[in-house]
Amino acid sequence: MAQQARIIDGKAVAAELRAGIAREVAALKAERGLVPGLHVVLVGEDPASKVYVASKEKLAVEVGMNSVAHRLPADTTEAQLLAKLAELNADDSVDGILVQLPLPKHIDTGRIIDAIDPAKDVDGLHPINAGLLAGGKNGLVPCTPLGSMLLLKQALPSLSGLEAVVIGRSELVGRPVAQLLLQADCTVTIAHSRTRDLPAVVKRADIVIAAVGRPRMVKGDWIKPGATVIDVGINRLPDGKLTGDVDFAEAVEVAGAITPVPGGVGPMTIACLLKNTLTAFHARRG
Ligand SMILES: NC(=O)C1=CN([C@@H]2O[C@H](COP(=O)(O)OP(=O)(O)OC[C@H]3O[C@@H](n4cnc5c(N)ncnc54)[C@H](OP(=O)(O)O)[C@@H]3O)[C@@H](O)[C@H]2O)C=CC1
Ligand SMILES: Nc1nc(=O)c2c([nH]1)NC[C@@H]1CN(c3ccc(C(=O)N[C@@H](CCC(=O)O)C(=O)O)cc3)C=[N+]21
Repeated sequence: MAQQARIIDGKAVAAELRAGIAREVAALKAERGLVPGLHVVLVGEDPASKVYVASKEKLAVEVGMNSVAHRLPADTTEAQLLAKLAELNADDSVDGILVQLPLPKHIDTGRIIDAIDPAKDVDGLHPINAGLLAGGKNGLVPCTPLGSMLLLKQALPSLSGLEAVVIGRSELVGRPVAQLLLQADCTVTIAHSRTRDLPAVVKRADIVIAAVGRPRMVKGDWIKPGATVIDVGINRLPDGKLTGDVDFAEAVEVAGAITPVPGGVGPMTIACLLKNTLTAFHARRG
């Protein structure tokens, strides 16, 4: 039986990261009487979004932050949402603003993201933050890409010169994580739905980041023996079971290290949201 892949424990790494954040927030409160504020805006009743917003709210309170969830009805107009954002932008006690995606169809997502103060954009989606990242400069980085890189560094001491293949090119995951891999001196390939012979492309990779949204799409024989696999996918099967974009049972026999779903990138996304809120706090309030 081949050596099984090391399971990268996102739950444990996320808990460690949150513990460090809690210590830092406690010190801020004790020494400066200040508390970082994270505001999450949810429009409508999307069940998955309600779960994520609830866990973001719970974990932000757990680390001692001021955490407010603004739950707006599905028929909220774009103007009403813009007004809410203007209010949060102007409120000095608000350090981080996240608008849970996806938004209802009648609202223009781009216009909403553009309306968030880039200094409070803890999702890192604002064009200014995306532009800073593309230029290799410091800005707020999207949470899932940040969490994926932290897990990657758990498995690989150095990424320099390694071949990385990112499957998916979304603004939330694929594109930003490709930028972070480039900054870590990987040779980066970004694959997508038009890529020809995807298995052959993935086979070249020392590092595979799967961010597609198709359950168990990446098969074991697509993976180079010993490669590190970061599975960002969160797919709910008809029976309610959660599975990633990678066929975990097959991949674990071939990969050198792999993240599980659940228990991998997901918890890191929330921990990095809290980390981004602290980063925004310090950038804004010293
Ligand atoms: N764990 C976490 O915290 C998070 C998990 N996710 C999960 O990650 C996954 C991706 O999310 P997100 O990036 O927002 O997804 P999007 O739906 O925005 O993007 C999907 C990407 O996958 C590509 N794609 C679709 N089908 C194929 C295919 N057959 N072969 C190769 N590429 C394909 C698309 O290509 P094209 O551009 O050509 O259409 C697109 O670039 C989802 O499962 C989502 O739930 C997302 C955010 C956070
Ligand atoms: N503006 C915005 N920013 C986001 O970062 C964002 C978003 N919108 N929309 C939806 C996606 C998805 N997302 C997840 C967060 C946590 C888990 C998570 O904690 N998952 C647990 C399982 C939770 C469960 O059991 O359902 C795990 O993977 O272990 C998953 C997915 C953030 N997203």
